Amino acid sequence: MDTQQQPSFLESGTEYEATAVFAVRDDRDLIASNETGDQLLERSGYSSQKEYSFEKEWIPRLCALIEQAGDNVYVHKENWRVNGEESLLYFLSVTKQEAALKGDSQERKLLDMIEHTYDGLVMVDQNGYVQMFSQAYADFIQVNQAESIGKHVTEVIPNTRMHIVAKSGVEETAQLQKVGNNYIIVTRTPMYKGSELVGAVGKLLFKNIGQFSALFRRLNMLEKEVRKYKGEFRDRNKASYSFQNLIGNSRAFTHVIKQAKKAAEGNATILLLGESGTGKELFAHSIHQASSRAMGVFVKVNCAAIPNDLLEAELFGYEEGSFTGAKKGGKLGKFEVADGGTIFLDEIGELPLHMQVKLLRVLQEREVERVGGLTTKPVDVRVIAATNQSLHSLVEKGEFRLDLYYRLKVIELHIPALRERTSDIEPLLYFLIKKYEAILGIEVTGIDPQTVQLLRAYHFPGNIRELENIVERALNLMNSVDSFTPLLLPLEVIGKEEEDDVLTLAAQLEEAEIKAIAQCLKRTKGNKSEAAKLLGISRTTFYEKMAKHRF
Ligand SMILES: Nc1ncnc2c1ncn2[C@@H]1O[C@H](COP(=O)(O)OP(=O)(O)OP(=O)(O)O)[C@@H](O)[C@H]1O
Repeated sequence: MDTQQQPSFLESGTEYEATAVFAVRDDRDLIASNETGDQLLERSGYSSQKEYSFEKEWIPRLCALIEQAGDNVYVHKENWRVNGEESLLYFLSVTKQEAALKGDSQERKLLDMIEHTYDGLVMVDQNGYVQMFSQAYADFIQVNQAESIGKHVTEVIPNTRMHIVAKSGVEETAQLQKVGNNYIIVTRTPMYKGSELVGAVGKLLFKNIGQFSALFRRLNMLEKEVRKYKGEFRDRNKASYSFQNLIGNSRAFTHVIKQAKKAAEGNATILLLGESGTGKELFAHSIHQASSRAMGVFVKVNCAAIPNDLLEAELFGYEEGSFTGAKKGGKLGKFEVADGGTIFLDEIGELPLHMQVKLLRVLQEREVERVGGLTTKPVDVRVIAATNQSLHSLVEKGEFRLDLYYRLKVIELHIPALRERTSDIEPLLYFLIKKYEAILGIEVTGIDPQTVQLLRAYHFPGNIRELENIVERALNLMNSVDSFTPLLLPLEVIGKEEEDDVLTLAAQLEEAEIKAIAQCLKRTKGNKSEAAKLLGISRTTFYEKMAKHRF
């Protein structure tokens, strides 16, 4: 080789560790190479002894080999006269940078990272020649990693489509690929330098279809569960009624509807007052639906139905391990669940004093602290509270905090009792008959005027809930096509003494229970804790019995 001439790129002054030189005739046949060049050829599996065609893929393959070792390679072509003949010389110049020598070059780090963080990774150039190939991938398909570099990917990975993706630029995600008797799952992503397609990267996602199927099954199962819980959560925490569902045209009723609609526009805490069964819960739903929080959740909490020692955790949640039996991962409290929506605190008069203090703090600070928690969490919740008791009397008796009372009654709405709006009885009656006709599959042909008269004269201690019970009972006693006569009304509405029919013992006990509950509620003016005490039963049992008899 005629080497008097110094290759022009060396004039720049860069210190090259080694320069492999290949002299190529007609841009194809290798006619000579220096010692470094020979070594490189040998490492890439070619003998330097014989003359052979300089196939295009050798250069990238040689470069990849050098770069794998953590060195930089510089490819330079120049026309030289070799043995008196015009030849093209390839100079593959290898430099070791300072950082590379210390073993912490960015590229090295990147390669190490790829090697250690990915199970299987392959990179090809635009012609499908392997540029990078992780050891794990090589081990998995049982080929030699170093020997694979520079080869066409089809010679290395069976049934691959990497070379196609490197040409088409179209990504292939989670594709099945047969390797031996097995199927693997791979993803092939085109690689761009700016807008130029320069190759593709392949990732081995799963080493067998079993692994993938297990994951797929698990994902499917989880998805189903999430769908189920989402549905349940939404069903359980949504407002089911709006103002259109509230029946009644009386002046008293339309007045309070107007007030409630106005209140719905703001964010202030609302206190709903009214006897049992007047529709306080319906109002709470409707206010939420008409408010700007309608897209958020509506969470109902019956303060009387939750045992005292669980109330705090139920309302404010708890941290993992905060008490024996606490769920792993802790639990969200109702206030956190209601974040962005409305919380309806029913039977607020039954809230024990120690909880009243905590509720007051939430209303003032707008943040909650979980049981066993060390920090507080801000919540954006509108509070609607309701009670059928006189909070004022409870305050006087020292059973309700005055400061909380004032915090709650920012807007106070009184829902009138049914006896105070008798003109609503008829429309409600029609509405309820329709409802139970559909449920029971019965056709009510007419309503006896005396039935309406008796109902209007009745004092309805249980309000609309009681009217609903009366209608349901009547339709249950009717023939499939029948008229609503006074005979279908209960004795207390007709105002007659009980008849002498002998009832079964079970029925008599049931009636006695109903009477006892009603009496105690009357005596305690709706205070359920006191009513339960009078009857000598727990508040929870009392609640169960009330629910059973639909009080
Ligand atoms: N205006 C109304 N139109 C139609 N149905 C009503 C109306 N008001 C109440 N109801 C019905 O009456 C029943 C009792 O209503 P709701 O539970 O809202 O009363 P409440 O005042 O919250 O009772 P409690 O104080 O016992 O919790 C429900 O079945 C409800 O659907």
